[in-house]
Amino acid sequence: MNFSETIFALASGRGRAGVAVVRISGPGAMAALEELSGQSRPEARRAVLRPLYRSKDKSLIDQSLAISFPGPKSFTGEDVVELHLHGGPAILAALFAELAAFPAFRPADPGEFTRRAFEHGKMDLTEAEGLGDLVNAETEAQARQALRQMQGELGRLYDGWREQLISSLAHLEADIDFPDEDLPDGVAAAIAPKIAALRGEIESHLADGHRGEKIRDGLDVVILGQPNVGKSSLLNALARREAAIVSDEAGTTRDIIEVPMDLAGYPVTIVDTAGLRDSENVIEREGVRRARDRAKKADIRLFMTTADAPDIPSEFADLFEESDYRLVNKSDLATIGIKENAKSRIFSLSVKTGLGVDGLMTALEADVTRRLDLSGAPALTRLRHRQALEECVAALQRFEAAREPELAAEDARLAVRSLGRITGRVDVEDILDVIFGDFCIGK
Ligand SMILES: Nc1nc2c(ncn2[C@@H]2O[C@H](COP(=O)(O)OP(=O)(O)OP(=O)(O)O)[C@@H](O)[C@H]2O)c(=O)[nH]1
Ligand SMILES: [K+]
Ligand SMILES: [Mg+2]
Repeated sequence: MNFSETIFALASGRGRAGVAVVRISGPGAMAALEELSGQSRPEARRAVLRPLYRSKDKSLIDQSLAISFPGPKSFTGEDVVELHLHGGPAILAALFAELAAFPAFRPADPGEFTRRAFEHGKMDLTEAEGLGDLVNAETEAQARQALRQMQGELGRLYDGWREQLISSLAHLEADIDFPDEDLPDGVAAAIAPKIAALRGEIESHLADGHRGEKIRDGLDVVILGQPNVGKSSLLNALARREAAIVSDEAGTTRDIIEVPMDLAGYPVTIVDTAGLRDSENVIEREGVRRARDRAKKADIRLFMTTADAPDIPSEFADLFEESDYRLVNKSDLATIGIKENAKSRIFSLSVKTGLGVDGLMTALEADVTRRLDLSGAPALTRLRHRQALEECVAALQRFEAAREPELAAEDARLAVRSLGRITGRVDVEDILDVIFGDFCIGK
């Protein structure tokens, strides 16, 4: 990482805008503002008017509002200048041309401002990831979870576990250094219960049903059933738009159709599938294969039948489980031969008249809210964290089984290291490109 370079980027959204914010970070930031404006640098953290001029003919680029944040009290920990300009493409192009011409200035890479903040100790890796999630959050739950992580909730949890382990390890080192001395039954035995308790805590954090990861990715709600029962009609009713083709021809839908939605503040993807039946048509067969495949990965499954034949047909009874929803559609055409029961998740519908659709929606909202409830302890949010915690648990299990103090100490060290990699307390150079490469430019 080369901190002698000054980086700049548009920090606000692309395209025409009332105001655009350009961020500049690095050793040349203040001098650049002085040079562009022909005035001395403004007082720290005060918004001031600064007209900016082209270097070659001193013509005005734009009237800007400038704020300086001298390091280390800035987002990146370096000298930072923020310029608020009129958000026109020509103005931005002119400013970027001027900035790029300064020696050791260049456009920022994706996530580079946040990466510099991490490298200068302004935030740990989980906080940086939380910031990335916050920028990408589309639902209220995603934003709330991201904000909690950005404020250090997860980082504190993982660092706390790491500190507990380190203090246990320190006792163990004493054991190794004085192997011949009379340590009663070995210190390793004394710390074993603490290690077991910590491992239990990490294991229960891991066994959270992927709640935090699903808040980021959304729950999959998959609609399944025979051709023509009204699956695509339901998708359109839930999405409130014509996302899928509806027709009275059996076998209309062949591909998987996904509609992202916000249910009670939580992200879900409603998935429409091909009608399940044996078909001679290769394309339809592929559609059915995809539908079955998707059914197996679903978080919530809605099995649709119709009022004249409400039972789950034998062709796909293998997919059906007690916890799945049963939707009996076309109640406008026939009296339902089955009793509606929200508890056992049987819903009578007429997608055509709209009857029962709101009730289903309310039940789904309650279900999703229960599954993804945010009120409790912070949840694991990423595979990267999950893998590190699994490594940690495995190392602790080996530690507990080890006979030799030296081997035990090595496993304890590995466990500490796995935890340290989550927050970035130990060498993580190898994963930084991946983590920050996910960010957009200007963050
Ligand atoms: N009477 C009545 N007709 C309905 C109802 N829901 C859907 N339909 C009709 O049933 C036919 C099939 O609807 P679709 O939504 O295409 O059914 P599908 O399950 O997606 O069918 P495939 O994609 O072929 O598997 C259409 O003509 C719809 O208008 C309903 O509640 N009552
Ligand atoms: K159809
Ligand atoms: Mg369909």
